Amino acid sequence: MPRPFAAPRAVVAISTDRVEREGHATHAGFHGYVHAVSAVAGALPLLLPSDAQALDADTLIASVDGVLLTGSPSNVDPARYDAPRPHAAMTLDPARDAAILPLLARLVEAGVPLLAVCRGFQELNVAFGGTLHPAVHTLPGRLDHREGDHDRPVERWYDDSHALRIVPGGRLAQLAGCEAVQVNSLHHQGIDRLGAGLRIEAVAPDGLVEAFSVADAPGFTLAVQWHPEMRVDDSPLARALFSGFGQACLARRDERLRSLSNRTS
Ligand SMILES: N[C@@H](CCC(=O)NCCCC(=O)O)C(=O)O
Repeated sequence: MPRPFAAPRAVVAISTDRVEREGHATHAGFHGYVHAVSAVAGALPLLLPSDAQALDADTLIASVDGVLLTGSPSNVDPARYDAPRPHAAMTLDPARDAAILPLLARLVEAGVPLLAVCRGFQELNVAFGGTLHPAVHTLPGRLDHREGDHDRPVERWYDDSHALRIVPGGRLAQLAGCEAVQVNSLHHQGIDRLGAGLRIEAVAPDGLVEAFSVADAPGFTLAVQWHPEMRVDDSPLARALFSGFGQACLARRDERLRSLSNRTS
């Protein structure tokens, strides 16, 4: 029996991966994102298909109260930032790139709250003109940011992996209420060049950018390289991120419903 809700909740669109299932094109996403949006952000999660023909920025801006860009084993195509593909086996998702990347600047400019996680963090950096390094662990002085031995049980993949230094005075510092914390890490790629107008919010001990926001965005924007969605049941930082995102989405919902009622009165 679904939980009764007193008022309409905010609506958050969650990005998906275009994958094949039994030979058919499928739009898929990890449950952790749905759980975090519903249970902590308090919003109604809707899945956003990775289909450029199905999506348009104007309708999203008018209809949703927030967008969550999810992680994925797939990678942003290096051609999107004029880089060569490091190896033929690199997992790509051109349908997701084509659907999501063209929307991001418009959504940010319109003040739609945006939370970007892992691949989503990398997408937002590329959408603002930044670039990625495909294999951070091969760089001198960098940590190995991958999830490690896959023999580990999957429920251990999202355990804390490295420290994080949060830059004082930013949105993440305000949400976290501290300047040092531990986070998980499940990524091969990392920021090489930070996109234009992006503000660093946190770095790893090896200096890799782990969080940023859009400096002059009218609304909530936060991009994180780690996975808070899988830790909302035990990590205060993860809960603070999704609660803050949820508050921003609620404010957007109120603004959206107000403007709708003004137009119809
Ligand atoms: N493939 C990219 C991004 C890594 C990423 O999003 N990992 C998460 C995978 C599963 C999940 O969403 O929990 C890279 O390797 O850098």
